Amino acid sequence: MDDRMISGEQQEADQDIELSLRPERLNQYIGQHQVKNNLRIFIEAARMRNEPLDHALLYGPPGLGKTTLASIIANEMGVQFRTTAGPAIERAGDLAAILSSLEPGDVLFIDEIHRLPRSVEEVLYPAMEDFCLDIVVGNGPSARSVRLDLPPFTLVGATTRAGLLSAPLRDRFGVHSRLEYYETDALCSIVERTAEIFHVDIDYDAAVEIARRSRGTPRIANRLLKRVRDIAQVKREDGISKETTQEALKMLQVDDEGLDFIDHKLLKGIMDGFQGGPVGLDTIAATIGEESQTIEDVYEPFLLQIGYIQRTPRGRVVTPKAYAHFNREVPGS
Ligand SMILES: Nc1ncnc2c1ncn2[C@@H]1O[C@H](COP(=O)(O)OP(=O)(O)OP(=O)(O)O)[C@@H](O)[C@H]1O
Ligand SMILES: [Mg+2]
Repeated sequence: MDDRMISGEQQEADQDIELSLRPERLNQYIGQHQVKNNLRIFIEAARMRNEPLDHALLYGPPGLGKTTLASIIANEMGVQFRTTAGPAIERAGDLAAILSSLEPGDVLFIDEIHRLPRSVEEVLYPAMEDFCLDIVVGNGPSARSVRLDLPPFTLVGATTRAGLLSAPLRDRFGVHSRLEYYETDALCSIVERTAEIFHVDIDYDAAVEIARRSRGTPRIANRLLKRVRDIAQVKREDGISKETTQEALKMLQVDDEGLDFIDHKLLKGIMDGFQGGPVGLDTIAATIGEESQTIEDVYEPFLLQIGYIQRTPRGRVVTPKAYAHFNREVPGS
């Protein structure tokens, strides 16, 4: 996929900067109150019992803070944070090696856990349930299964698509936390916090403007702030003003609602080509030259969230609200 300014997905340029921006404790993690409150209680209870936290599954769209939250869990529990990702674990043996190197209480984070191969997943079941590994030694008639004990640990899994997880895996997580798109207030605090880390002054109005157009996503808010900061700097301004922010966002082709040219292409594609729908996902994908999967995972969730698109049994429909955004009349009205 191209480096779209307002994609929630991580891009290469985000990597280093994100590490420095990552809050380390639960009380620095802005927003997501429900998730935070639950975790705070579970963590406290586990600590009181001197046990590892239950396995936790974090799910939600890209860039909402799953990886961040996982590392916060380790910090709050006062244990090591070990990280890997579904696609990186190809064979059962790879996972067995990781598991047997854990120390008691460690948090093992598996990103994109829906992409674990099935054979690997099966190794996880007894590991999660009974903290043991069943491995087969020898082969042919002399092969036998040996059970190895593992130290108790906490598995934290992250996925953008909880629906793709197999039921047995999903059921083995005691804690299920769904991250929601952030409110403008919370994003505004995130922008202000990031500006402070960057040592740059930002007017409150400007922070609100960035927050409003960040599609409820901290990663996008931080990325937009970086670009806006560049432009303010080139203009030799001391801080970031609302005017500069608006100008910068216009240059970046991010509209009032945080939509970019791909969203426009998608919405206009349905309005112009199919009278607003309903139209099937694959047909839309073919019309605008994007993959169905990408539309479904990356572009569409936010458009659904703000009520610009609806999913119906017969396909996607563009809503009157979206027509209003483009100053268009709803066909047949
Ligand atoms: N609640 C929050 N408060 C402050 N900053 C946050 C918060 N959530 C996320 N961020 C910032 O947003 C950026 C992206 O967060 P993170 O990498 O944790 O997202 P993610 O959900 O793991 O994304 P992906 O699905 O792509 O793995 C990080 O730089 C992080 O500092
Ligand atoms: Mg992540």
